[in-house]
Amino acid sequence: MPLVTSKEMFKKAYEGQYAVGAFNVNNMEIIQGIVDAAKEEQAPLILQVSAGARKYAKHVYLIKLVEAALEDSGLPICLHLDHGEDFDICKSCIDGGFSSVMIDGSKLPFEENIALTKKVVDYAHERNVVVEAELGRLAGVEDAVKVNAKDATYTDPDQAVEFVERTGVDSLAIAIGTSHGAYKFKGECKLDFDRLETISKLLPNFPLVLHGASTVLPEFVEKCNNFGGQIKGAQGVPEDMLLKAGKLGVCKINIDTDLRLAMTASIREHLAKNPSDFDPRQYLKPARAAIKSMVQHKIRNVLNCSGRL
Ligand SMILES: O=C(CO)COP(=O)(O)O
Ligand SMILES: O=C[C@H](O)COP(=O)(O)O
Ligand SMILES: [Zn+2]
Ligand SMILES: [Zn+2]
Repeated sequence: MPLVTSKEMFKKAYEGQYAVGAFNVNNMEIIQGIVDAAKEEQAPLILQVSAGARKYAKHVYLIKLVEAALEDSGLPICLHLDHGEDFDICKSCIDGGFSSVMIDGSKLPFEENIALTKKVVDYAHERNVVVEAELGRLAGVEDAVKVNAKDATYTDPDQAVEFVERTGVDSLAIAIGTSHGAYKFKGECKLDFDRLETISKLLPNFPLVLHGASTVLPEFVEKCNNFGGQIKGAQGVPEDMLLKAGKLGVCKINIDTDLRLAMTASIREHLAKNPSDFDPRQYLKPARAAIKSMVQHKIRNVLNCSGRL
């Protein structure tokens, strides 16, 4: 089974009012845990790679691991660049075998974001690769850079329409109050669903993307803290809000932090309970299993995309 784009996945998701999970991958165990979950659930799947992941693991290793996942699972998988910050990284991923890229010009002025996105779209579409762009700016940590809440801006609905028309982009990440990382809200989580509904109505049949969508599952935060971690005041997006977003035109939901927490909680627990272990397989095996079961939970109960292959 070769890589697929997200085009068909998003069409079905839009019509079925559910979302496809886009999970960030950095190494073999993370990829295996996610892919095994998707296979068991017969769910559509996007694996995404950030600039930081490419730096950590190298493009070629990630590509080969995903090729192995395709062969081993037989699943159709979309391989996506997450938060590409310039034309060069998008070109490198398009030329290097990805089926989807994100050009994130969200920190640029509107016209510059349009020009950059259009350039990537033209290059990608000629090569049958799809493109996600971003309009509006999320707070939180992105590629080790912290965007403060005061610099975050919500997506303007009219600008979103103009942006999509002028760039020909395939999907659009919007800002409605989510943020990257484990510390999304102080107090109650508030998302601007009115804004989402307005954008969705103005862009019928067009797939929207929600970044910063981890729930920061309390069981993993507690486990980290119980076994020597210090993750205090972490809070994410409640699951019912994500389900609601899936019914309002959001076809792709990005999850990274919940993978990190599931893996770290499991490793901390294992090493605390088995202090004499030193073979990485002893703690990476349960960590991979923890990722698998967390992703199955997302697919069934949060994304609502189980059995949607
Ligand atoms: O948006 C993300 C990747 O692009 C991940 O968001 P989280 O930090 O909420 O997992
Ligand atoms: O958007 C951010 C993702 O969680 C990727 O994070 P990273 O850039 O640290 O790999
Ligand atoms: Zn961004
Ligand atoms: Zn993101």
